[in-house]
Amino acid sequence: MIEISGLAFAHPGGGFRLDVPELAIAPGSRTAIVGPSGTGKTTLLNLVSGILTPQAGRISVEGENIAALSDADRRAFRIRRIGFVFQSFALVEYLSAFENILYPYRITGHLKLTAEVRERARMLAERTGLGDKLGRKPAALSQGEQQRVAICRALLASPALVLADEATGNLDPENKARILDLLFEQVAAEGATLLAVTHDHELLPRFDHVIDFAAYRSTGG
Ligand SMILES: Nc1ncnc2c1ncn2[C@@H]1O[C@H](COP(=O)(O)OP(=O)(O)OP(=O)(O)O)[C@@H](O)[C@H]1O
Repeated sequence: MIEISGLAFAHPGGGFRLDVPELAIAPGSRTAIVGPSGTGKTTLLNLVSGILTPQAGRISVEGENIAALSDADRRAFRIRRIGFVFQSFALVEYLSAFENILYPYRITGHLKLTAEVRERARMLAERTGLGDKLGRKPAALSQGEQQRVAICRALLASPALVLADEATGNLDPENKARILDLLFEQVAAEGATLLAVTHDHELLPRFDHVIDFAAYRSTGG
């Protein structure tokens, strides 16, 4: 599903450099990424999703070298094939929870908003306990509720690859288990692949693989 080779990335401002010589993530697998703060875990998810592009190397997702695609093609690929739960949620403040879940369908011609999609959005919201809060704007939702809106949005288009950056970080134990169940069920039902950054070591036994990210850091680049 994901094959990385010779990846080198540095932020334009300098100071931080990420080198990943080889990394392979099997289709349908559930992989957790752990590692100290600032080691580049979010940077890797941004590279895999094509939000960032590397200075060198190959990042193949479903056989497509996304590092070599044009900006427009990379964006289209991301919208169609990847669901991303951002650490900061990235919700649109003037839209309701329901409209936020549907947002990817609003901003692109690559996805078609149908009655079935709306129904699926409602189903995901029900399953994450948001059913009675769909009319609220993000400011009127708790952090954990905003997190759940972000998760519903990421899963709505049945992505082949789900990237989750601290997806359970703001949740209480009950909701944490519920969200993880949903993420795992989703990837199992769709045959999707899950790559999740987490600081929550209690959750690690639920994953097939754990990557410790400290190994990929190099400084001074
Ligand atoms: N836009 C940017 N410009 C320059 N440096 C950046 C930028 N964004 C992040 N960095 C730096 O890159 C490094 C890696 O950041 P990243 O967010 O990938 O770490 P992380 O492992 O996900 O951390 P955390 O666990 O705290 O979320 C950090 O040192 C950070 O300060």
